[in-house]
Amino acid sequence: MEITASYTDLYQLTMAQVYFKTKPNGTAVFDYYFRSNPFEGGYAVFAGLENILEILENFTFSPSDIDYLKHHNFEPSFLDYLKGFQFRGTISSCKEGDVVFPNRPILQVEANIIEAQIVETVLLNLLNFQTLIATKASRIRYSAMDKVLLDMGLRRAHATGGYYATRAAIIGGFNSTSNVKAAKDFKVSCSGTMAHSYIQSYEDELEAFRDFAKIRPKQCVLLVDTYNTLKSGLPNAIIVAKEMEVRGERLMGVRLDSGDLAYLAKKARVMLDDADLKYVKIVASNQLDEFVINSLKEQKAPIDIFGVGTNLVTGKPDASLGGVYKLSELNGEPRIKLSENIIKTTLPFKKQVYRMLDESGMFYGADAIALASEEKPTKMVHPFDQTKSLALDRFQQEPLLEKVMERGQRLFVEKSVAEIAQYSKSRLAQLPTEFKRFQNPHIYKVGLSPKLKEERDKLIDTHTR
Ligand SMILES: Nc1ncnc2c1ncn2[C@@H]1O[C@H](COP(=O)(O)OP(=O)(O)OP(=O)(O)O)[C@@H](O)[C@H]1O
Ligand SMILES: O=P(O)(O)OC[C@H]1O[C@H](OP(=O)(O)OP(=O)(O)O)[C@H](O)[C@@H]1O
Ligand SMILES: O=C(O)c1cccnc1
Repeated sequence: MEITASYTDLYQLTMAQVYFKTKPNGTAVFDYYFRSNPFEGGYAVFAGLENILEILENFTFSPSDIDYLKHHNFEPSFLDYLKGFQFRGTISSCKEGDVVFPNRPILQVEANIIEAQIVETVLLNLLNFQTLIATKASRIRYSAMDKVLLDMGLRRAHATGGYYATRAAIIGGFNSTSNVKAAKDFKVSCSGTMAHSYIQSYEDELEAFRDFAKIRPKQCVLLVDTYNTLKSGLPNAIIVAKEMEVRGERLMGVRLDSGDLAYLAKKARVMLDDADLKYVKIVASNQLDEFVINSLKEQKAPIDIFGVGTNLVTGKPDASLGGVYKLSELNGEPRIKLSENIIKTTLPFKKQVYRMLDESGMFYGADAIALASEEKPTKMVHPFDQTKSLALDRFQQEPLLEKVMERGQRLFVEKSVAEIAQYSKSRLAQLPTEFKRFQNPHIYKVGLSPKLKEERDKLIDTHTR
């Protein structure tokens, strides 16, 4: 599907029409952030930025988009404006692949208010989904430790979402994918095994294995659970592996796809080792996720490669990341959205986010949000609890938001998915394990500079008086 500027919600365009009449030259700042970590975890992995920059560089309405909008009561002068529409704004963002936390800007858009409003939907659509899936992938990587992870999810993904799910999975730490189009476009490793239908298409499992091994001897992985894993699949795979040895070839692996994966993997390892096939790897699949993989590791299942589909690409059980895009400044003036739920009150003005690092370069566990116009803060305060604050002078502070697009043009050459994945790995390594554990992870502190808090509280006063 080609993404043009009609990839938006109608209300963005109806608001834009009113801005066009009332404040065509307004300059807005919007913040992208989410309010709670996915999967009740301790962090998220930010993904989707490069796709957004590429889309926004060419975000225009096609002639058929304009024809379509004629049926929605848009006046001719506004439709003429849309014909020439281009995103010419500035974007500051965290690096793609970084670990990010709730209630602090991850990305800021500064643009003409019409442009900033129209890009909201596509931006949320891509960043929310990929951030969710990259986070899930990083959790699966955490549980799998140094084992190989293969994405098998395309068939179970929400339609074309599987394309971006694969990209996010690689950023979060997967090694390879079965998804040919995504692997081709994102230049990542593509691999796979075989389906039950292939074995079923033969009268005899052994013949099925033999043909496959003869025709595709390289990286050949035989699926051994169609009839009986231990009595038929493995003995047949061992026969074929020995025949391959005679031809100077090596069977790469066997795949277990049902039953008790720990029990079967242990039995399979013994059978393979007894046949002098120590090099044959064991692949496991079947509704895996970070918790099942953790359990398999605890059971010391000798599995070398995990194939993960549904739970990865659908971001189960969360389904969605609730990232939002909120107006924080208009024409240099602060803007706020109040809420009964104090945590939902927005932060005014253009901002910078600083990460605290300890002497060893590890993340201390605190990000401070300050006004963009301020120097690095020396203290951060809790957003709502007056009794809590943290002195920041002892930390090395890293500013996280950097300008990545100016006047609609990206400022850096596009990073490859492999580079982003590498960066993500290095950032996750800087995050202490207590933030990565699955149960009751340590809470990462996000605080405000005293000046930002003062400005926010002044605005709250103004609007509640
Ligand atoms: N040793 C194990 N420890 C923990 N979980 C496991 C173990 N072995 C398998 N599982 C998981 O248990 C679940 C079993 O699901 P299910 O009952 O659908 O599988 P199955 O009946 O073996 O397979 P199928 O229905 O495909 O024939 C899967 O999520 C699987 O990954
Ligand atoms: O369980 P997931 O994590 O979603 O992983 C993908 C699943 O998709 C395939 O099954 P499917 O029944 O679709 O096809 P098959 O006949 O090749 O097993 C594969 O065998 C895995 O079991
Ligand atoms: O290559 C595989 O084994 C594979 C690919 C997609 C889905 N299930 C399995």
